[in-house]
Amino acid sequence: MRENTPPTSDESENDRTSRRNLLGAAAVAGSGLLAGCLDGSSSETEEQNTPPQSEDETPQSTDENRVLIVFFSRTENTQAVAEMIREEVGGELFEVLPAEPYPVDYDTLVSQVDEENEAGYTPPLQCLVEDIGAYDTVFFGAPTWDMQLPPPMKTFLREHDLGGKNVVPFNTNGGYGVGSSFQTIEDRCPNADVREGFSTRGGLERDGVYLAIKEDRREEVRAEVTDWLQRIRI
Ligand SMILES: Cc1cc2nc3c(=O)[nH]c(=O)nc-3n(C[C@H](O)[C@H](O)[C@H](O)COP(=O)(O)O)c2cc1C
Repeated sequence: MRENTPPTSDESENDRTSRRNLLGAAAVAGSGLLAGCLDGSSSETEEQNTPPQSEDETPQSTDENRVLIVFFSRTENTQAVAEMIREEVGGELFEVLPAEPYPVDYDTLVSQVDEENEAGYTPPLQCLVEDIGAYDTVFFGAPTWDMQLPPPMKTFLREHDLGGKNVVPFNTNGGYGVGSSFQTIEDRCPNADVREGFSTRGGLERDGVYLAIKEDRREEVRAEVTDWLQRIRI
């Protein structure tokens, strides 16, 4: 298969839907999300939702260290960690969304991701960060997919120059670790200062476990995140 030719798939358009539909929940409303992709190729950065910082204690990143928290998340475990980071260090959240949503059906998704990885295909994104140069520190979070960085996050790294920035990886996974994800980030950000990453167990969709970072587990992970952030001094 030619590089960047979308693998074909049998399912109908109706079978494809967004992560929010998968979970039946509005996920990121009110989370200070930096969004605004109006077409497939460019982005306008705008505050789409009302950020919570006026009402809560969310710290604001200072002018000297502007923080962007980029994440990709299907079942909201990685998103939960992204939100914790924001609560601790401030900054803006940016959710990576493929222009064409991935299939809801898990087995169909796994086959598609396999094909994409085999082909080196990196799907176009709904939007890009318009002014990546404005940020000094970029947290970069994804679930492990196929023991790798999910294809849309590879697209993000190709489309944005993170050179000269602090890049801080984070990950959730189904219990098998980060695989090659963190190494891929290092390899594809040769001019960045890639910091010690954070990884924790999230869900395991294969076994019907979707959002696992909730309730008591959420508090456990919050403590892990706090320790990690103190250790890396961001
Ligand atoms: C397509 C797919 C592939 C996955 N591959 C792996 C894997 O190789 N290793 C692993 O530990 N977990 C794997 N998982 C589980 C996810 O990494 C885990 O559920 C993660 O917490 C999901 O994060 P999210 O809720 O932010 O989407 C996979 C999940 C999906 C949907």
